[in-house]
Amino acid sequence: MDPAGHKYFTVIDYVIFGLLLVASMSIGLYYAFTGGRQSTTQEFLIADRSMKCLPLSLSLMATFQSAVAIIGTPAEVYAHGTQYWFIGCSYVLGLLIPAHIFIPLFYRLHLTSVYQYLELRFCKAVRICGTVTFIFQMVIYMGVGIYTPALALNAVTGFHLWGAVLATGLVCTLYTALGGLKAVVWTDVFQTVVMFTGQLAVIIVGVHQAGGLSEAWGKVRDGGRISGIDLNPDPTVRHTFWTLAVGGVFLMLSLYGVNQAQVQRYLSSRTEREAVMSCYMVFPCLQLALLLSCLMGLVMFACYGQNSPVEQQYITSKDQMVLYFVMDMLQNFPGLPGLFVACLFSASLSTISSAFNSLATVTMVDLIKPHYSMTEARATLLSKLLALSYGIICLAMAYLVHLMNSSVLQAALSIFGMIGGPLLGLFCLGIFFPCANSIGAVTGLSAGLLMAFWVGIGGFLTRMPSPVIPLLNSTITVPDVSENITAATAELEADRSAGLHGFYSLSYMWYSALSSCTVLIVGLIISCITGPTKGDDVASGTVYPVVKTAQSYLKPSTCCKTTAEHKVDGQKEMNGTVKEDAGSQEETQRFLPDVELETSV
Ligand SMILES: CC(C)(CO)[C@@H](O)C(=O)NCCC(=O)O
Ligand code: NA
Repeated sequence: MDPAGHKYFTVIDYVIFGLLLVASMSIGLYYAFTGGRQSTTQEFLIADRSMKCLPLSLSLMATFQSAVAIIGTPAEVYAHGTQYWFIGCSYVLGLLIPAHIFIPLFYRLHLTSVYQYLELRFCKAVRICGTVTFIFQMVIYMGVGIYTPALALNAVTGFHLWGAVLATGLVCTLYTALGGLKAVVWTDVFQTVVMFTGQLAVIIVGVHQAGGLSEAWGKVRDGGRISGIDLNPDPTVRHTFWTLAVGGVFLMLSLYGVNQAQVQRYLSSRTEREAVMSCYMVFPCLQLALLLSCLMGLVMFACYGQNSPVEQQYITSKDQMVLYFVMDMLQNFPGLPGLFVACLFSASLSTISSAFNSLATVTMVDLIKPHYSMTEARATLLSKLLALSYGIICLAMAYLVHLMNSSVLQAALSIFGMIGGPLLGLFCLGIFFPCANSIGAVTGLSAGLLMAFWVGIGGFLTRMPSPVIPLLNSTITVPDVSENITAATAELEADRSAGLHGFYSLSYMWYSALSSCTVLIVGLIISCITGPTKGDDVASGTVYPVVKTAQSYLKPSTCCKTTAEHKVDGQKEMNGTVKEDAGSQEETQRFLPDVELETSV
């Protein structure tokens, strides 16, 4: 350690970190020179629709699991206890709904970009609005993703901030631009393994340092870090069971249901069944990731107790804590700090590469291809250049994020809610409401975005840095202290619930639900006013027959059918081939077997 408090890497740490970059790069090069050598957009953007479910599921998890989650979650658990863990409950519905509604619908339409759906269901203008909103979301998120690990590394080890940003940005841009989606998915698989290994190693050594398992458990329990289930219905409380488990479902749907980065993976799958399976397999992967990051927070608490290195002023922000902990506790384990830093950067590389690839896809498929005709070779070259340009934009965004300052986990999840939420609403409007029209869709999307930014920015400006629960937690019996806290909290609550303040203090975990519901409500009202779409005019296969499906499961006559028969029935109905009680809204879908669009990208 030097006088500035920096802890240094040893040679072996540098070697491990370097190996990560070299290995990722090699995977990119491998896919640049094998298979179809990335000579078609079909291969570059959608991996020839040949992926299997195991790599896809790891890649699906890796996409939205960046260094933000790896350092943000433990910091959250250290400061506020394990309440955040309840977000794991939202994974159930948050993955079942995509698996059984969104994936079959998108897969059967044979899309390349999920925004093609919007043109099929509404019109070109809605598609472009959706695409632009998505680009906006991912570009900001990318900035947070690449900057976060570099900043932590810089703060704790003095490693050059922009050196780290540039090195990772360059490597990532290169393997994405050379190897296409295949390289992105397979580097994700490799990086996920590094990620889990790094976390696991630190947790094991951390428990050892804290004096063993029972000692560590005693410390976190006595420190009040094991949170009971908080059933407070108040939507302004940041983390309760409801904000996390119910608000979280909307967040998960916006990410795993309609986000291009994820949908592209489902679409690149060999069969629809494998796409659905991969979505199922994300569940255990996500739970494991959540478990490891929450445990890391608890282990940190077991080691530091109430004396957080932030309070001791070794570091300046909660987000630097995990890396500080690693460098501080694992000094005598050469290689472990390097492994953890590799874990951190793995998490971010896998996120940024997915972002580059999905951004290149939508820019090509939704914005360029429909307007300019070009040869396949030229389109492929252009797609690669696009991936490269987004790499440069990402570096610029990192600089912008550098100028902001906020808890990274909350910042990332707020972006998902504020921009991803309205997009979720837009897709749900099209899928579940056959009467919705294009004017309703565009107005709804704008209203949802406005609502999200109003509450998001209002909240950001009025909220003092989120009130940190004093480290002396409720389970500790210091009566006068907890009384004071209760009084202060009550005052704060009273302040909050008044008028606009009440609105602004809405928990960020509800942003996604609020903005997607706004899109639905405004979209439906405007559609009704301007003349709802008639059932006959809705393109086949673009709406999900909610009533019909529910009926098919409830109909007594189907009870004695085998499950297999049942499934066939459900599929027929989704394709609109079964026409029993004519007149119901779903019946109006016409039967168009294989919808062939200009999707042959
Ligand atoms: C998006 C979820 C909630 C999905 O588990 C999680 O991976 C997470 O908290 N991500 C934070 C954002 C990030 O890691 O970039
Ligand atoms: Na990632």
